[in-house]
Amino acid sequence: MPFVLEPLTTEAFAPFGEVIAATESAHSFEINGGTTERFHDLAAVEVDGDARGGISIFRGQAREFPIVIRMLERHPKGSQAFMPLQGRPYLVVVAPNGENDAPNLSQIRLFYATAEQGVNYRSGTWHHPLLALQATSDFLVVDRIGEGHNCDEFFFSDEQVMTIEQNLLVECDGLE
Ligand SMILES: NC(=O)N[C@@H](O)C(=O)O
Ligand code: NI
Repeated sequence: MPFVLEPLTTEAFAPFGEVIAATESAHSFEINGGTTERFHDLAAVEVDGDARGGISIFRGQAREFPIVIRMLERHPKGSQAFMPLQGRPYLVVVAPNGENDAPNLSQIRLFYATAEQGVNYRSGTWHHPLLALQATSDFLVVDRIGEGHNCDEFFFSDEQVMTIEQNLLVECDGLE
């Protein structure tokens, strides 16, 4: 089953987490004497037990097309948020959990994230590791810092492996 490239919207991404974006529909209010607009509480940082939230920067290398998707991962103990820092789009691949506590690959989704959109993967959301595009790109990352295992990986069988072709994005560029 080939990928269908979807625009990243709050509604479409809701089963997987939140979209982090300063949009008209986001809840915002003026602070700092009216000099700043706060786009408030756009996503929930989830951590377990004694763990804490941490802020990191991921410097992702641009993926070469065709991009081969041969695994997904999830973080059962905490959320993970990515916010692009350098004005470039990126790709988001997610899937709902399925039987045997594995991703349901028949429901795998591919989203095109603009440079103005971040994503926050809810705890346990199956997702592909960072898929930067065009050039090496920095992302601000907020996720769980703590002890213990927090990264389940699921590797696809040969038959399940999927590819993302560049022409898919050509159709999508208008989404920016
Ligand atoms: N492993 C790691 O910290 N990165 C992944 O979780 C990812 O989603 O990119
Ligand atoms: Ni991750």
